[in-house]
Amino acid sequence: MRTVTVGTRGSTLALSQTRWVVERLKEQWPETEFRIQTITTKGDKNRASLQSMAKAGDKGFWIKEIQDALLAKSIDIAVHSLKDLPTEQTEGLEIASIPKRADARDVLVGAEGFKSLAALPEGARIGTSSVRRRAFLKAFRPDLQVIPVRGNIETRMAAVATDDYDAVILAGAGLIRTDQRHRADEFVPTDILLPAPGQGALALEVRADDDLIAEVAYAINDAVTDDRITAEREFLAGLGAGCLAPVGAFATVKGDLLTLEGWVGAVDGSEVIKATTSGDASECADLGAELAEDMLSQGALQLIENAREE
Ligand SMILES: NCc1[nH]cc(CCC(=O)O)c1CC(=O)O
Repeated sequence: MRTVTVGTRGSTLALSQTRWVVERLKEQWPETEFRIQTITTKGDKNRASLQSMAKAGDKGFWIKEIQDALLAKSIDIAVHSLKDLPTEQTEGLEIASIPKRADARDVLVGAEGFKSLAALPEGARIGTSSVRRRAFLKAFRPDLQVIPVRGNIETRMAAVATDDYDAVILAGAGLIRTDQRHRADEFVPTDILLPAPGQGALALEVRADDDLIAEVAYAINDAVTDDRITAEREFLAGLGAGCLAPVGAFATVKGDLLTLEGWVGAVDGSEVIKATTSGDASECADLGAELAEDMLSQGALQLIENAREE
């Protein structure tokens, strides 16, 4: 078969996870040639204004240019962090494959003496720019100071070495996929910080009419991850929310039983609505939609709208 071009952003994390994907694809398709092409996105160019772009409804700032390259056929497969991918599918494209998820939990990386969330001293300064992490952190420990920190993994880890932060919170998968798991001081339990929908998972996106490429990508699909992610994303879509909302979702599967937990928080931590549902994993999409409805009836929409206005 012809050479398959795999497109991704150029950050250390994006490249590491794309190399991981290409290794898995090569195991399945040893005769096929794969090459990696990096693409700069609006999010890479203009990190400071992420929240303002989100407000303008511009959800695809990490992925638009990559999707354009797919449609223009300059790449064949796009590798995205699933949590950055809007829940609405882009016309002409489809997610062909969701490989096995890494650990979905957030991690704490702390300075000396700041090594676990529960043990942080009163008033500790925690770096994160995620409204989800802010909301849940403040709900857990109102005394904590949550301070914005922007940038890629390297920049955010470096913040811990400065005097401005005592610790930062990151997606554990980002450290795992860049061979830095050892730098995580704590994998934060999901009963303190519920992960973002899709956190730790990747999506392989292809042109909807390219069956051959879809087959290549699907060879590394992981059925259990696929069910978990489907439930989490249907929940997010059902709330009408995106990746910048104060929303957590975490699905687990035991045998055929899928359990989905959802949280929606007030940004100041004054309130967190929590709900759980479970059922047959084959009903993953319905379970997500039902949980969203349940939480909307408990007032989740107001919390999401309040966060948008912040
Ligand atoms: N929003 C940026 C982003 N998108 C995906 C990851 C990490 C890897 C993943 O969740 O798959 C990160 C960084 C972070 O949240 O710390």
